Amino acid sequence: MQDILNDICKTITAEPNKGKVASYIPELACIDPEQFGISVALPDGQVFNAGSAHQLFSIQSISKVFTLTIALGKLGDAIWSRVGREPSGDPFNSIVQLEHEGGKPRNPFINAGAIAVTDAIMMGHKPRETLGEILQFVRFIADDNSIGIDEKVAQSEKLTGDRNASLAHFMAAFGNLKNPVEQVLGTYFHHCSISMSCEQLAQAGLFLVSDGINESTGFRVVSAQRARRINSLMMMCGHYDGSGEFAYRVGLPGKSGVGGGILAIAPGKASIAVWSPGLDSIGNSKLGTQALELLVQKTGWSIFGH
Ligand SMILES: NC(=O)CC[C@H](N)C(=O)O
Repeated sequence: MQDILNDICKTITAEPNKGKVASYIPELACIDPEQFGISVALPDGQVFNAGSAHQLFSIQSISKVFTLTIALGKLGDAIWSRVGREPSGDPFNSIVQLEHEGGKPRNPFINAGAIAVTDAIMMGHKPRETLGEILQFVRFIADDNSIGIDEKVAQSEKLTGDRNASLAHFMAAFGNLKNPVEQVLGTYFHHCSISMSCEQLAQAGLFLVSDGINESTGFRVVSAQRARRINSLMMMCGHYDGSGEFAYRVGLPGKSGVGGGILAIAPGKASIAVWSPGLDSIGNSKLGTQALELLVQKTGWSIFGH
């Protein structure tokens, strides 16, 4: 495995076209696109790293997997009255479907869906309490208490957050937001601004590899049925309107973020995190996707076979 990761790292770092770093969040616009990290965590506790696997980066929309998991724990199937389970076929920050579909976002991974999920898990609590809960959950699944939030990124998102504010107000107008818009957005921006390394992220994904149990710590996080369902949502919706392309090229449940990270799950085999800040036109990590494509070619880990 170490040789495979070293090879991938060599190929990826030699790629001349790195994609474009997200510029709509000013704090992310100044990240060096030359960086690359990959980490593979196995259920038996082994972890393999290559490149800048210990460098912290903004996990952005990858946090939506964790907030969905918390929401399912708190509300169970009731969450599905607030948000759907279908791919959107539209960009992550699109507003058009919301009007046609009565303020119910297509899925929990587009921005509108994640904002509704954030509202649902607040359940009348203060943003600080909800954020504490999210952070505690992420630290628990990654088995790492050092994980924190980058306040500068959160403030930067808030400053340029008109689009997310529009989505939130639009949903509020349909009655699909229960807490004050400002508070929901503040909580959303902060969980998107959690900083993690590839290694921490790969560890955090382990519960989705082994039917809901993080085998390296021995803790059950969710039921087997819930883990399977979260994986299916990541497969169908985790890369927005690029989810079909990701399934075609990589064939794993995956969740991307505009910080350039991707968490991918090979059920029964491994949790994988990659990071390359340059994005493709859809907002998914360009070289991160390429690295995962190489990894499944070399390991046969795609859920669709070799
Ligand atoms: N795709 C993403 O990672 C988007 C998340 C980002 N925080 C936003 O709201 O725009």
